[in-house]
Amino acid sequence: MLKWGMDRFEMTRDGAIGVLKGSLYSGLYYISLMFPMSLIYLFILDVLPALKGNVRVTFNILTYIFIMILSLAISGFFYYKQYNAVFFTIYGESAKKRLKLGEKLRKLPLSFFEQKDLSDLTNTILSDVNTLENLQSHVIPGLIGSIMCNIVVAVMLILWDFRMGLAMFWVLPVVIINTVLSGKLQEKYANKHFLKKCAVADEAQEYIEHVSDIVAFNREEKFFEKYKKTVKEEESAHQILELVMSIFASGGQAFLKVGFAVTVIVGAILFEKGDLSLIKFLFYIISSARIYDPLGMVLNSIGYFYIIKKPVKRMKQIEETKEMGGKSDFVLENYNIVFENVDFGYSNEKKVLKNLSFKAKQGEVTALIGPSGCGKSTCTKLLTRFYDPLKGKIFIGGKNITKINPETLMGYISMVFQDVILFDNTVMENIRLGKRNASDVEVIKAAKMANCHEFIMNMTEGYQTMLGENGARLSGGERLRISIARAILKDAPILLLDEATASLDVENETKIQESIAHLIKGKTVVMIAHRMRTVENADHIIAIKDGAVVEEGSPYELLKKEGMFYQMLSLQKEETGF
Ligand SMILES: Nc1ncnc2c1ncn2[C@@H]1O[C@H](COP(=O)(O)OP(=O)(O)OP(=O)(O)O)[C@@H](O)[C@H]1O
Repeated sequence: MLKWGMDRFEMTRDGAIGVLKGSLYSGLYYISLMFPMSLIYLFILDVLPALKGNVRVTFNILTYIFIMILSLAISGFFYYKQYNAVFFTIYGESAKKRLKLGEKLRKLPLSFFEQKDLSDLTNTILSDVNTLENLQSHVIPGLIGSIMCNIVVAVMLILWDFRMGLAMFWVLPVVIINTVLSGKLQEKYANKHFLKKCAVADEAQEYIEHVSDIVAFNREEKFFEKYKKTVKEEESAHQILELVMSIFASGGQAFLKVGFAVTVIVGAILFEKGDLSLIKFLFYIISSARIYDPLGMVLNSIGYFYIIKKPVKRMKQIEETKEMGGKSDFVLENYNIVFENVDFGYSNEKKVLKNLSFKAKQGEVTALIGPSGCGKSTCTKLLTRFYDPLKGKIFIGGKNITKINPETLMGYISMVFQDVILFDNTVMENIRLGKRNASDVEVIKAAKMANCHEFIMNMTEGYQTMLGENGARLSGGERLRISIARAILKDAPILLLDEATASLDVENETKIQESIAHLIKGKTVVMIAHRMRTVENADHIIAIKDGAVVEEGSPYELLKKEGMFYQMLSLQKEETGF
């Protein structure tokens, strides 16, 4: 039972024990709510002689008060216990689940994120965990508790008078069958609504991310038309789901009401025949009015069981995705990089790298050149273990990188790419990202070497200036120099460089070239090159076409060969006049 609950509702062992305990206390709490019935029973006993004849009624008020206080105390005690067991455990459980999912996401290969979008993952961590939390805290303990209470009370009342007991409780199996049979239908509409909800989140996220492009291209109206349509579809999917759920919930409630009516009719017939005492008759009527309440309340939220199926599946999918393995304790002989017969594709249909082999030596600048889409960036993604090769091996310092833990591997690599990610924090902290425990003096030194110091000092609060979301206040060249400062601070032995100066003005380009010169000293540099002019200073060139190496050598050797490099260089010289 514990294992089943853990698996089905994504709970830890402690969480499942908490819910089980809470359910037990919840059952005891519901049973304790029946205690005031004894007051009614007492009252009937007291007034019955008066109903039969002209007898004066005497009440023992103290007994009534005592029973009342005792009932309240017992109910209060069990309520407190169930609250403690369920809510504290489950809220802790949700926090743990969010952390666990976050921790897991950190270790997953990048390929996982390419199949999912950001809003989908955010929904899983926030909204799905919330839905699960509601189910675990509000529905499961209440349901188990009310079933427990009904079973105990049913057994007692059937034993006391099985005819009246059956009249009261025949509805329970019918309500359970109604709920189970409606499950598939409720699940179907819950899934439909879930997909629409995800679509709304996707589009809202897309809009927020690309608002400037959408406005720049005058697409707001078009975008909003589409968004409005998706929101409308979500709204009607939600309405249909609520309708289906309430039809079955109120169906269940209606059956419970029929149970009450049947108890009255059966009791009246038996009483009329003289087979049932008045006191029993009244007691069963009053009990049946009360006993269904907890179950009725749970029926209203039973739909959660169906709503939760899809989110639980999504969480499991994240948790069961294989992490990238590898050790963190190893020795690298040097920082030479070797690609050995590497095959790779983002999908099964298309291979991007085909039997690709090359070497990038320590202390040298190795430039990857080739037409757009030939696989240059893919090489760097494999080198950083965003993906692993399908075939072949990649070595750093004689070590196959698939045997190195990706986080540890990243400790040896700095990257300076065009799309620099900046955080909504101070300039100082954004640069410090390169080396967690760097002092302010070290950060400023790196910033000076990366030609950042001057523009940072021109900002209102210097290094303490907040950069805004994704560094919205900085120009392209400034962002790039911050990224170079980070890499200088990190001082990793391997540097992956996207020849990022292509889109910059002359002043920015000169400053960036100077900063890069600081950065690459003595490192193994792999540079993705777009402009052949900058490649002329590289030590070694690897020319790639359709995912395979077509020629390699020093710039001088390749120029003499008059192959691909020569042709690309001539073409660019013709186009740009350099
Ligand atoms: N995440 C991805 N999913 C699917 N295909 C991808 C992905 N990234 C790249 N590709 C495809 O892989 C091929 C190689 O892409 P890659 O980015 O490595 O080329 P590139 O040589 O760096 O190109 P460019 O010079 O234009 O940046 C291209 O056909 C590209 O469309």
